[in-house]
Amino acid sequence: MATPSLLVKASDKKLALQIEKIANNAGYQSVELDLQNKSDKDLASYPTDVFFIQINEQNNTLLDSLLKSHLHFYKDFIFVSRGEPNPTLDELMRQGAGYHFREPVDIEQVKEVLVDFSAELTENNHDIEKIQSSNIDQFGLLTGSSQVMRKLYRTIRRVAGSESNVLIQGESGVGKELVAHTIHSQSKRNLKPFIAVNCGALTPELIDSELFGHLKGSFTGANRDHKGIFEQAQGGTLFLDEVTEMPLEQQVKLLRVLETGEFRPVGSQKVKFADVRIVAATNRNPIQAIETGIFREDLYFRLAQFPLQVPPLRARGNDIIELAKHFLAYRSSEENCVKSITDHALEKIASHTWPGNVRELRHTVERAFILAENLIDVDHLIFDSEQQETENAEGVPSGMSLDELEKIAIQQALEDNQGNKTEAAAQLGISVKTLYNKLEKYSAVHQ
Ligand SMILES: Nc1ncnc2c1ncn2[C@@H]1O[C@H](COP(=O)(O)OP(=O)(O)OP(=O)(O)O)[C@@H](O)[C@H]1O
Repeated sequence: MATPSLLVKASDKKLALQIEKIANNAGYQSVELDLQNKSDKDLASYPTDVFFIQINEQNNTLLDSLLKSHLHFYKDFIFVSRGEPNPTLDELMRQGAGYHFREPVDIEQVKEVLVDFSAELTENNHDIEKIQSSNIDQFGLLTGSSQVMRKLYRTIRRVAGSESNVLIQGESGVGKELVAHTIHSQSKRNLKPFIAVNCGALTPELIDSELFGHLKGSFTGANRDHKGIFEQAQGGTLFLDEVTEMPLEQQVKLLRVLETGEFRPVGSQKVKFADVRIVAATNRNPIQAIETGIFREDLYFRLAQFPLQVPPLRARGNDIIELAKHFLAYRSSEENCVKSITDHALEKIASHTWPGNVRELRHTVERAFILAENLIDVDHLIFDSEQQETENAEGVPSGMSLDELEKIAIQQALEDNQGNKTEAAAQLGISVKTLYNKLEKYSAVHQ
């Protein structure tokens, strides 16, 4: 069973030797002192699990290289410095790189952290061995065994225990909502509600009422009192998805609630107190959103007390294949009908770039499951991007039978409506009964 490795880069020889001794006693498999003074580039791609770095004038550019390399999403860092303000180091800390100790270093504290890292990484390595031959790891609602996902799990564990607001950033379909839900379920608010709202989908006229609630009669159509999401999430976690898409006027109001904890339902004079933890998400780069003027900087700083980056699927290595098998296994057990997949199909899945990330992967596997009789092969794989292109170009994919097209249309309608058959049937322009008959015909009853 592999144990973790540590690279020590410290100009203070005595400190470096102390760290080496502690790490050897804490079960690190290899402890290397950077005596050659590796270049920033070499360090930023160095294959070690944990870095111990003493910051001084000589290695100031190293922090920029580390930040740019995104290595801190995968690896753990312990920095020590004399405590002069350093914005790059602050940014690395904000993004969950690890620990920063001021000099003179309290060696006992560093020891604790090294021991913690070692225990966590050893435990995780043990899981990898077990999982690779059988299943994929799960953490909370998330699935994945790759280094990047393990690093994310550790960060989630750390942040879940705090009360900080969190801003999750990541491409579309990477699992930001699952991350938010996992933070909630691992926090001490887990017995209280988790309320998710898509800020981009709120209608401008109703957004105040959605956020803060309203009293009966406060506007035309307000036939009864309505609790807003702040009240619904009381004591729990409020997940604001696509937060950068919220109109600026409401961003100001949201900021006020975050600052004062107070809000007022539409039509009410009574101020209420919001006891909610905010976890927000965006698939935009928030700094760019600020620069283009659609996202308020002050709100960003309030929300991003703890920024968290969810890696794209293409950075998750073998997880792509394992997730595909995982979704297939789930689908097979839901449908009570086991279907297999060829190596060629798996290779095609592994080499696709997945612009739509895990969501696209799941859709592709589920579509293939419906299309294949028993064995999923390359021809059954329709990627979201290709489907979009074909639909745009010709209206229908070429070489498909009407039955196959019908299956895809049904599957798509069910996905669009989160499995709700009444709404899926309405979208398809058929009765619910006909939909059931067709589902039965294709033995693809959607749960
Ligand atoms: N690590 C994961 N393990 C299992 N399923 C996942 C994982 N990540 C994402 N998914 C699945 O992918 C889909 C998208 O997940 P989610 O809605 O959390 O992504 P998102 O980043 O919030 O998307 P969007 O950018 O559209 O808001 C869901 O069906 C979810 O179940």
